[in-house]
Amino acid sequence: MKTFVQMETDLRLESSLWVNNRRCAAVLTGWHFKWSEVDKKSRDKKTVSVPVAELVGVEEGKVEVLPHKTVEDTDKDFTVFYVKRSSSTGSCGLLWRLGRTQFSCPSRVLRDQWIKNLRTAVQTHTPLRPHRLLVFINPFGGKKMARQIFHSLVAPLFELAGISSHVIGKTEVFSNKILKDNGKIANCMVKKQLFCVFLVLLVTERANQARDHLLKKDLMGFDGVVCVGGDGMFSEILHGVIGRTQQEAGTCENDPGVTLQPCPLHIGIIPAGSTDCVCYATVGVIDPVTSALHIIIGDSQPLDVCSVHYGFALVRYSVSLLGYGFYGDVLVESEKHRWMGPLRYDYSGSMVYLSNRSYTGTVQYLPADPLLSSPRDNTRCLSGCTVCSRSTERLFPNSSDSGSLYSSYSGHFHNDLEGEWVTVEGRFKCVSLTCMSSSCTRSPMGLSPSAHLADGTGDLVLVWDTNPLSFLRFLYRHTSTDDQFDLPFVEVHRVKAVRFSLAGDTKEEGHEEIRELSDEMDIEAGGQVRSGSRNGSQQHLAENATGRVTTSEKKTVIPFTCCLCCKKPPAVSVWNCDGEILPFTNISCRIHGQLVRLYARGIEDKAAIHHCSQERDMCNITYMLETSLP
Ligand SMILES: CCCCCCCCCCCCC/C=C/[C@@H](O)[C@H](COP(=O)(O)O)NC(=O)CCCCC
Ligand SMILES: Nc1ncnc2c1ncn2[C@@H]1O[C@H](COP(=O)(O)OP(=O)(O)O)[C@@H](O)[C@H]1O
Ligand SMILES: [Ca+2]
Repeated sequence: MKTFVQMETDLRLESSLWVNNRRCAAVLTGWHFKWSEVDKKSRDKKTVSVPVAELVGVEEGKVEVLPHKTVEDTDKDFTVFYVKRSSSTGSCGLLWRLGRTQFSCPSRVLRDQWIKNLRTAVQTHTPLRPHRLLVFINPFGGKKMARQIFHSLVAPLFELAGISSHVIGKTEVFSNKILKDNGKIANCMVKKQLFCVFLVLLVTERANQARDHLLKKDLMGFDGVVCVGGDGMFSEILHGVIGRTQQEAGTCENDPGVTLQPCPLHIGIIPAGSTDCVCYATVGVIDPVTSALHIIIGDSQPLDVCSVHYGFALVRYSVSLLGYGFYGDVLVESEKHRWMGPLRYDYSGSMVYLSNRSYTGTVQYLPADPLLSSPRDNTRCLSGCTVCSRSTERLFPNSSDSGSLYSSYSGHFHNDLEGEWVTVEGRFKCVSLTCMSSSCTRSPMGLSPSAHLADGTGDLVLVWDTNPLSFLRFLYRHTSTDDQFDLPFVEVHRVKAVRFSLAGDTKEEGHEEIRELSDEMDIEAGGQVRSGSRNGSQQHLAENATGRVTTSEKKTVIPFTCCLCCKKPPAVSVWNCDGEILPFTNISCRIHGQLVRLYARGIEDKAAIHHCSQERDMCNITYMLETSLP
């Protein structure tokens, strides 16, 4: 505490500064940088207040970044770059843009003092700002725009924040410079800038290359991994980061009862895929600039992860949608139409809906504590969510704050598998499990609108067999704000773990490939994976458990042969696990609270921001909402 007071005093700076030839009173406290015009009538007076945590860069001279970076190197001026917000139409969150203000000082000495204090304030108050990043770009995701998105929208921002780049793999153009592969991390710091960040960039040439890199290569010194792509690409990174962490901790991921080690590497997502659900549900908008700014300032959002097991073998991890029935069928159908890009889901969704299928199964679930929260409490998990904060205290009782999360996890998951299992059996249109709301542009409120990003639970949605019109009503409610659970054939439960098995004596028809796969895996009667190292078995599974037809190395495992026009519908569906087809039907799942951290902060509350703008001098939102975007 004493240190903090000391820093506050050291950093505080107050003086007159000129903005556009108008005199302003400027003040830097430990946490905010504020300025307001002094000669204006008081009723018109506007204070701009930027949290230190949201400063992007401080540079000498008069600096412009649009359309190209230019610097007028005057010795009494400095330019401040910061996060500026704007309401976006059609999204639940706020767009972030780069704000920029040029200040003039009466003397060079004062200018240098401002620059020094602002930079020190940032370094002091934003410990999670990344210094070394590893970036993976999937050139084939979504509309195949990932490279352009990175180079035109993200790279200039990273460069402004002092990021230098190095390329591994193919030669890559970065910021108008051709950089050659030399096998080392570029070791140049950009002087005069606020942050010195090293960026290693890899444009993938095959599926799972990013995951394999994370599992095997030297990651020493990196703070985070950034993926430019969709949910499938994020899933690769997720598997690499979790797998590597468990490998280093000596934890066996195959054991469904094991406590997994939280991952120290942060993950950033630059959205460039088809659904981009993880980005939408954690940021509130699909916007590469917004996501890049969250990465630059080192935001940190914990995220629950669901591990999916087949017996005593890990199959995959999931964060958004683990869906059997409708969503599994949509995925199988959509893979045949990948050439359509993101539209494949709309087309396949309609086709599968028309095929009017339902499936029998037995679902068992372990309810979460109903006193903590409910999937029907009409709340939203927003930035600074109290339910998630309380979960941090519960999941990591020995850590004083979330920043020291990874150094102390002795109490982690101490009782998360206690309780009584509930069993339901019947015929379902779909069975879905999601660790978060899973909102996306198709469904702005998501599969479960009140689900939490980091509360250590998932929401299980059971949609019983019903007539086509009622099911359409349910699907339609995903796209609106109407309560999708207020239907007699739908139920939702907040859970810690789930098991699914085919009901009664239903055979896994058409599952020859799956049986072969199980044989290859050498699963004993007792459930142990006998052969192969921990990594070997997990990688083996991961490589075979995926069914995307686009990937070069993956075997396509689509476990039913029936096409949509067949008269006899299949008795068994498949699991859609964050966009990957699972080769097993009888699975068990467990939610691991706050297993990974993203460079995000959850969806910002638009209502609070409106309130803020009325307060006028409360925060930089005032400025943002009154200033048009560049
Ligand atoms: C007949 C029209 C039905 C409209 C229903 C809308 C419901 C949408 C809910 C979507 C939940 C999305 C959860 C996220 C899933 C992604 O992980 C997965 C893979 O994404 P990507 O890697 O970007 O390709 N996406 C899907 O499985 C798409 C499901 C779309 C269902 C219509
Ligand atoms: N170079 C590559 N070639 C083929 N597939 C790739 C490549 N890089 C990544 N992938 C795979 O492509 C799949 C889809 O990627 P993603 O970025 O999620 O796009 P989309 O959202 O359109 O599905 C992911 O499962 C990922 O493993
Ligand atoms: Ca959750």
